[in-house]
Amino acid sequence: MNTEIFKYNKSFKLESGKQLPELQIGFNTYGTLNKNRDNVVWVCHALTANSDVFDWWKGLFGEHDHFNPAEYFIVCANIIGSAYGSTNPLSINPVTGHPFYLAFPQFTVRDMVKAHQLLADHLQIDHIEILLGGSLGGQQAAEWAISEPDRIKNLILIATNAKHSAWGIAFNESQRLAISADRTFYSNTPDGGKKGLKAARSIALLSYRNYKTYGITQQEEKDSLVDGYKASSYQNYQGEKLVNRFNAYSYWYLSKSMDSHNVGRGRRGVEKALSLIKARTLVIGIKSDVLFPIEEQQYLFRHISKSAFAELDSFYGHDGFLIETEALTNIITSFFKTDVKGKIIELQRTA
Ligand SMILES: CC(=O)SCCNC(=O)CCNC(=O)[C@H](O)C(C)(C)COP(=O)(O)OP(=O)(O)OC[C@H]1O[C@@H](n2cnc3c(N)ncnc32)[C@H](O)[C@@H]1OP(=O)(O)O
Ligand SMILES: N[C@@H](CCO)C(=O)O
Repeated sequence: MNTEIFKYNKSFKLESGKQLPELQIGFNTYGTLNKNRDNVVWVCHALTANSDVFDWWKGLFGEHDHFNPAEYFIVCANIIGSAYGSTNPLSINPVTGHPFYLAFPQFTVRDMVKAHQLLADHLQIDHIEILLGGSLGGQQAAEWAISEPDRIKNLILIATNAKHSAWGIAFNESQRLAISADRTFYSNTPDGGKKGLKAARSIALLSYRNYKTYGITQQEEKDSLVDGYKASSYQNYQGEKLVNRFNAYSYWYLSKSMDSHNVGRGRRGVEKALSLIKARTLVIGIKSDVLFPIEEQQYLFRHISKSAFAELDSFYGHDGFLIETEALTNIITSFFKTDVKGKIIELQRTA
């Protein structure tokens, strides 16, 4: 992964009023900015992904995909708190000379966006042709389109919401309970909380998939079985897989930032905030998503003025936004063929 680093050597003020003494953002770019500077596609990534969108969103992003570097200048930046190149709880606090760990200041989705706005300034990107993201990525994209309505021309919000739900917060809290039940989390060491993180990912998976997904992929054929089920092994495997590439401290802070997502905070409410979006917007909801139910995307569609809505019929549930790249390509292609200048068009179900 060819991640570049942007260093902002001043202190970075967070929404809470606390400061990060300095800020580093890891980012990837693909393709070239054209002469008119109007071919920028900016991707906001979700909870545990990274800035290498060609790696985790293959089929939508790639040499031969809809978003390809021959046509677009594609930018994806790692979010604050995540350990794929950006300042995070394992970074060295320049004030103490030691890693932050649990002394990392809590940040919000707005802080993630503010950091990426600094990167866009640094890259001299005044105009983003298409801003998109799913889940926590969509929460960032919505925030950005509200805070800088003139910078964003087209917006694609997938499997996301305007304000994190009580249900979503409860899932996140249960995951944090699992992490904090692992007392090594308080050891402030790089491996602290790993067992807890494994359990947390296993809980999270239940919200990223659904009853039917498990019923088909993890169903036992033998009636004689009384232990050692496939579904158990799958939960363990998925937990281990995350533990091998992530850390409990980043996960803890990122899940808290997701809890605090509310585009209406300080803006006289969610509806007022959404009405500030000027971008031509495509909202995509996944029918089987139990974490960000489709009603949340229908709400976004109703309150963003120049918007279209599409429903994706995925077997995977919430994580369908990462997997159903062919269906997403079809929806996005038809969106750019439709004229949404000032009127609302409801797209046909595309998957
Ligand atoms: C540097 C990096 O690592 S980049 C990080 C990549 N990840 C991201 O960017 C985050 C976004 N991505 C994701 O969340 C996920 O990768 C997704 C949603 C896109 C896909 O999830 P997956 O885990 O691949 O899909 P799925 O739920 O079908 O599980 C398949 C895996 O479970 C394993 N598995 C399936 N059933 C079982 C079982 N009963 N017991 C044990 N393992 C099982 C499969 O062998 C497969 O393993 P593999 O991942 O090693 O190939
Ligand atoms: N599966 C996603 C989270 C769901 O939005 C990730 O690990 O980033």
